[in-house]
Amino acid sequence: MARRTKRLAKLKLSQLYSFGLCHRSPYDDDQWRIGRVFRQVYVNDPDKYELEGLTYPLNGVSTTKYTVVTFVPKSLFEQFRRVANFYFLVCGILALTPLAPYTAVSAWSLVPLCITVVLTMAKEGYEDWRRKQQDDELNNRIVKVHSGNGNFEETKWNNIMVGDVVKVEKDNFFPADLILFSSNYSDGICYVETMNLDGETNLKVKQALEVTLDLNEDTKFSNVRQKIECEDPNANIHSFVGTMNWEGQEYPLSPQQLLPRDSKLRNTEFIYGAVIFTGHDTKVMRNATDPASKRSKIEKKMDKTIYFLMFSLLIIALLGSVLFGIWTKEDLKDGAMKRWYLRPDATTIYYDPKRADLTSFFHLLTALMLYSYFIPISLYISIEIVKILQAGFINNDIKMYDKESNEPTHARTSNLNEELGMVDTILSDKTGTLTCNMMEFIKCSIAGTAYGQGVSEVEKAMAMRKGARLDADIENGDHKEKKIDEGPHVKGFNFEDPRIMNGNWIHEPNKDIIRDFFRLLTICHTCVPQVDEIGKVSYESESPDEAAFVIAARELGFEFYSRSQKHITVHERDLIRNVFQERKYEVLNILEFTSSRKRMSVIVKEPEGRILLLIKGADSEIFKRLGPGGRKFEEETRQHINEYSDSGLRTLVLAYRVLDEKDYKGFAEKFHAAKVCVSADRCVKIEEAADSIEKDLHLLGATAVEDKLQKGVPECIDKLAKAGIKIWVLTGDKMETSINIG
Ligand SMILES: Nc1ncnc2c1ncn2[C@@H]1O[C@H](COP(=O)(O)OP(=O)(O)OP(=O)(O)O)[C@@H](O)[C@H]1O
Ligand SMILES: [Mg+2]
Repeated sequence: MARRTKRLAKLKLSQLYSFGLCHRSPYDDDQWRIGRVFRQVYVNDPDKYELEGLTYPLNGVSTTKYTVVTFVPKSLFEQFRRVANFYFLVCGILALTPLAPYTAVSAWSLVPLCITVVLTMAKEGYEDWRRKQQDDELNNRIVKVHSGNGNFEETKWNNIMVGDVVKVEKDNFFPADLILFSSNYSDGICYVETMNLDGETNLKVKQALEVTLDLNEDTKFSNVRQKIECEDPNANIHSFVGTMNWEGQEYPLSPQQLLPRDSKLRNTEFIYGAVIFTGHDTKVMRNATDPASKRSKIEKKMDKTIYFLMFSLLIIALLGSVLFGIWTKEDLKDGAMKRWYLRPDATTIYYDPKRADLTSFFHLLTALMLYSYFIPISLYISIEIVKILQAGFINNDIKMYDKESNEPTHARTSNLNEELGMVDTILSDKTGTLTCNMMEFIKCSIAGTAYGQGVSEVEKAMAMRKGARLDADIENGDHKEKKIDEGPHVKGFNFEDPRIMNGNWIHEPNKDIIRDFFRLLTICHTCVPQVDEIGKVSYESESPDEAAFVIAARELGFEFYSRSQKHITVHERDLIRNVFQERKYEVLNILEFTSSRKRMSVIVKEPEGRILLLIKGADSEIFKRLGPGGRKFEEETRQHINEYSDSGLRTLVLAYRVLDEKDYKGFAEKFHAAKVCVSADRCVKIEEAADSIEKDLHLLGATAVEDKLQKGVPECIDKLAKAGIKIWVLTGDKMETSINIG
C-alpha cells in the first residue's frame, strides 16, 4: 500500500504542471501505433514501473475548455475574434483619447461592449463549470482496488493507476480500460452495455482467458504478478491487440477481454480486471473531440453584414475627410477663412491650420467614431436574447413532448436553433434507429425448398399500395393483420409452416439437410444462454439476428443449452422416443464475424467424432466459396434469397464443410500462430488463415429475418420528404433488402 501511495504522489506531481495545458497524453499520432505492441503493463507490481522508467497518465479526466488560469485570456480572445467586438473595442479606446468628437460621454461608449462581453463570458464560464462538475462527478466515483495482500479497498477513480487490479460490481461503470480476469460466472463471462461508446443497447458478452478464470479474492491477488503487453492507446474501440504472460506462457488478448471505460457491467454480479489504459489514454477519451465553439450560419452571415457596414462606414468617413482636407487646403491658400463654420476653436486640439493633410487624417478618426453607431452593437445582444427565448419555446413545445417516456424536447445549445430550419439532408443509421432491432425469424430456404408462410411488413405495404383505391380492401387488410397478431407469440419467432413445425420435418424428403440446417443455427453464433430456475433458456446476444436464429432452432426442437470456452451443449428432441437428448460439441475454433468478412464460422467436433466447419454469412461471400459438390441447391436458393430481399427481409446463407484430421491440424497451427503474433499484421494473418479453410463448402440453405420499422417511422420520413429533406440511410444489409425497406 505504501508503495502505491508513493507512486501515486509522484505521478500527481509530475502531472500537476501539465494540468490544463495539455489534455491529451503525449502519444498524439494514433494511426501508426494501432496494432503495434508497445505498452507494458505490470499487473500488481507497482515497483516495476520505476525500474523500467515507465510513466502513464493518471485516471482523472478533464473535458473543460478553460482552466482557472486560462479562462480570462482564452475566453477574451474568443470574444474579440468577433469582428464587431473588436471594432467596438478600438472605437472605445479611441473615444477615451482627445480625438473623440464628443466629450462628456466618452467613457460610456465602452459600456455596451463591456455588457456584451461580460455576459457572453459568463455564459461560457457557466457552461464550462458544468463540464467541470461532470468531470468531478466522474473522477470522484468509487471503485474497489486491490491494495496488496488480497484486500480490496475503496478508492476514487482519480487514483487508479495502470496495473491496478480492480473489482467492479453490477450496474457500475468501468473506471478505465480493463482486461477481464474473472467474474462471478465460472466460465469468466460478463455482460457489458456499451451505450455510451457506440449507442448500441444490446449487451455484449466478454470472456476472460481460461488461465485467469479462478482468480478471486480467496486465491489472493497478491501472489499474481503478470506482464501484459498491448497496443498503444488509440481511438479504435473495436480493435485491441495484446498478449498476457502467465506462468511463462504467452496468451493472446483480443477485444473479447477488453472492458472499455464508460461501459457498464450488466447481468453480472462482479468482475475482476487489470487496468491497462487510464484517463485520457482510454478508448472513449481518445474518441472525444475537444468541445468546439459552434457558430451558426446566422452568426457567420452577421459577420459578413458587419464587414459590409464597416466598409461603407469607411467610405463615408474617407469621403468626408478627403473633402475636408481639400477645402481646408483651399482655405489655407486663400488665407481667408471662407468656411467660417470649419474654423477651429479651443476644443479642437488637433486642428493645425498649416497642415491640411494632418487635419484631414484626424478628421477621419473623429468621423469613424462619430459614425460608429452605423454598426449596431445591440445586434448581437438582440440575437442572443432571441435565441434564448426560442430555446424556451422549443423546450415548452407540447407537440414535441413524448407522453410515453415523459420527455420534452431539450435544446441543449441555443447557439444553433436556426440551423434546424436549414437541414437539407439527414444521415441515419438503419438497424435500431429506423427499425426496432427486434429480429424475427420468418422464413427459410432449406435444400432448395422455401418454408415459412408469414407475410412481412414490406409485403403488406406493397399489397396495400396496390389495392389502395379500394377502401374496403384496406379495412379488411387491417382486420387480418390484427388477427395474426393476437395469437400466442414467441419473441423473435414469427415462423409458421406445418411442414416442419412440431417435429413434422422428419417426414420431409430432405430431412437430413433440415436437421443439419437447424444444428448449424444452434452452434454457429456467439450467443450465450441463460437458464433460469425452472429450466427455461433465454439468450443474450451481441447480434440480434443470431438471437432470432437460436430462438427459431429452439422452437423447432434444437435447443442451444449451454456454452463454455470449449463446449456447446444442445438439447435435441428425439422424435421417436419424444425425449430431449443431449449433444455436446467440442468447439475447436471460432472465426469471428466482422463487417468486412461478412461471415462467421465455427469449427466443432461432433459427438460422433467428425470435424465440421459451420459457416453463415452474406450471400456474396458464401456462394463464391461453395465447392463443386456443394452447389446442388444453388439455383433455388438464390431465387429464394431474391424473393426474401424483395420482401425487405435480412438474409444469410448457411453452409458447412467436413474437415479431415490432417486439414484441420494444418489450419489449427497456422491459426494459432497468427493469433499469438503480436505484430501489426496479426489481423491480416488471421484473415489469411480463415480464408484458407472457409472454402469447398456445401450449401444448406438460407434464412430470412424481419426487422420491423419502428412506430411512426414511415409517417415521419414521409413528412421529411414532403419538406424536401433528403434522407441517407446507412446499412450493411443486402442492396435489394435495403431498397425494398426504403
Ligand atoms: N452474425 C452474423 N453472422 C454472419 N454474417 C453476418 C452476421 N451479421 C451480419 N452478417 C452479414 O454481414 C453483412 C454486414 O453486416 P453488418 O452487421 O456489418 O452490417 P451493419 O452495418 O451492422 O448493418 P445493419 O445495421 O443493417 O446490421 C450483412 O449483410 C450480413 O450478410
Ligand atoms: Mg449488423
